[in-house]
Amino acid sequence: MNNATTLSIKDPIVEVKNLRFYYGASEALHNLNIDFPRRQVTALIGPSGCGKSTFLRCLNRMNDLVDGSRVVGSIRLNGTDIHSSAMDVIELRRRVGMVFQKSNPFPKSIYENVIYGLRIAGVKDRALLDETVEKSLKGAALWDEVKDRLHDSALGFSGGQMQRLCIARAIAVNPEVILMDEPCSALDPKSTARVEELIGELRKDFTIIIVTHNMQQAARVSDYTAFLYEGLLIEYGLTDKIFMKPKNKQTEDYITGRFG
Ligand SMILES: Nc1ncnc2c1ncn2[C@@H]1O[C@H](COP(=O)(O)OP(=O)(O)OP(=O)(O)O)[C@@H](O)[C@H]1O
Repeated sequence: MNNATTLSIKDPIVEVKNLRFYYGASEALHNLNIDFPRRQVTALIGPSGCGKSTFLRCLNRMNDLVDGSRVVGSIRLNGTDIHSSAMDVIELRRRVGMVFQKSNPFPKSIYENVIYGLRIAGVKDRALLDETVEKSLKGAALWDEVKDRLHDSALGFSGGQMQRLCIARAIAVNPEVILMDEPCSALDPKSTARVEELIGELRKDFTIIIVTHNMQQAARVSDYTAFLYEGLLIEYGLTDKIFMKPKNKQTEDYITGRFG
């Protein structure tokens, strides 16, 4: 059964059709069909090993880096197949940014961390770089804390600040979609609350797809929720519906903590 195909999203930003993903001979994702809504937060939930991270990494072709992996099916970003020759993979990763479980700031200053993507793109205009740093740090709710220390190393900050810095770096290149792979799992409750608040702000400008193990977090931050189990998309819908009235018994068992 695949409820996802029955959920119609108007003007989706990402359309996934008949997606299968293989690690060598092993099929990790089985024929996923799901459309992601624009400027909304979608949570991917499911027990460990069900394929959440694999799926997330398909969306900006991070899995291309895994030897022996193979993708079948199509993923469209604003109508263009991300595997077509029309899509440059570097440009794809600019358009579909990523924030990881463990913050990964570079051993550089805060300023250089934020504009890293622009530097790679060869941008030299100082005013534009300054403006991007301020805008991105404000967007990541970090400006007030670091504005007097922009040229200090990013490595001296707290875990929560570093994760917000990684979010600032992700938004600095103006992506269309931001993928977040358990962005709060290494953070304390206070920093988690700040990042969750930030996700609420970011959804005004960006589409966010977030993997989380934390059911309360999925319920708090997301508009839509997709439940995966053993590489299958079991149920997909509005978060309120998935949590209050899931259609599928496996979804219900998972969200009520009966397994996983
Ligand atoms: N690089 C890899 N090579 C081979 N198999 C892999 C690789 N990465 C993941 N897998 C397998 O693919 C399946 C899906 O893993 P994935 O990490 O996507 O699940 P997940 O739902 O994100 O799990 P978790 O919640 O524990 O992070 C698992 O069976 C896993 O063992």
